[in-house]
Amino acid sequence: MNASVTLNSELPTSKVDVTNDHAIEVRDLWMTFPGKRKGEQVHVLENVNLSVKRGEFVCIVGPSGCGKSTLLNIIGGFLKQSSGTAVVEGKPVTGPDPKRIFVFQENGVFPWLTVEDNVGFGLSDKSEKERSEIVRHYIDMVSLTGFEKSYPRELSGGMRQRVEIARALASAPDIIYMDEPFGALDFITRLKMRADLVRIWQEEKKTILFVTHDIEEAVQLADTVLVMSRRPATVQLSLPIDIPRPRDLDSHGYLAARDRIFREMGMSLKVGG
Ligand SMILES: Nc1ncnc2c1ncn2[C@@H]1O[C@H](COP(=O)(O)OP(=O)(O)OP(=O)(O)O)[C@@H](O)[C@H]1O
Repeated sequence: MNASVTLNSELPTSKVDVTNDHAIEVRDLWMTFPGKRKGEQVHVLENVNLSVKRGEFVCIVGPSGCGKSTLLNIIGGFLKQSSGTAVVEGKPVTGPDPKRIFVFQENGVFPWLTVEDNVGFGLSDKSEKERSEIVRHYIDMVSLTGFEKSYPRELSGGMRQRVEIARALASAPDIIYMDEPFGALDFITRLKMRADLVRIWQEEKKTILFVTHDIEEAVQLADTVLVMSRRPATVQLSLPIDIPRPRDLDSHGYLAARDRIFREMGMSLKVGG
């Protein structure tokens, strides 16, 4: 995709603080929700610490209900923590920021807009020419060229997630937060989407913080996998995945990293083990 590299240099880039290479820093973060009964409290996060470098792809895994989405929502500014700090691009998080985009599992695309209007949705400040160049670029990047005039109902689930990823990228975010973005897709589509996301990330070098319950997905995608403990959850392991991409899922390094995380989570790959 040489053409996209050239065009990319003309696309808007977000201003970032280059004095610190950390995009995200979380320190001593605690989160408690009120429980169902009067006076009851649900302790979800306990003393969470993590750092994400600018341009890094970090996956968060952990047991169901441990607080992965809660952590992402605090970092994304949708929830206020009980104590501790979340600092993004050098500033404490006080609320959602349009420079940081969420991609969820559920369909986030607008059903009443075509693919090109969905992708260009956040670009009303651009000239018509700029907007159509950016839209074309990202539609091409997610392999949806030819579907510009289609409506979401005419697309498969995987294609709709591609539209959402293109829309996220088109708005030139500093950071993309992804919460189980492929969770609703079938196995084969998931594999294809993972491979495509790795390619797109290598082209764009955005900071990505990606929540998944799928350990294999995390090891395939991430520079670093953060393993959370059961609730009240903390980061119990930060595992760098130093394997070149695209990753061979039969390689020793891949299998060793995957098994290390399974063991950390107290799981065995052996049936009946
Ligand atoms: N607004 C809320 N009020 C009360 N409790 C909440 C709230 N949001 C989340 N919780 C509780 O916090 C815990 C963590 O939820 P969260 O969705 O963050 O976990 P998760 O690790 O993302 O789960 P999963 O892997 O199943 O998606 C759960 O017990 C949930 O019921």
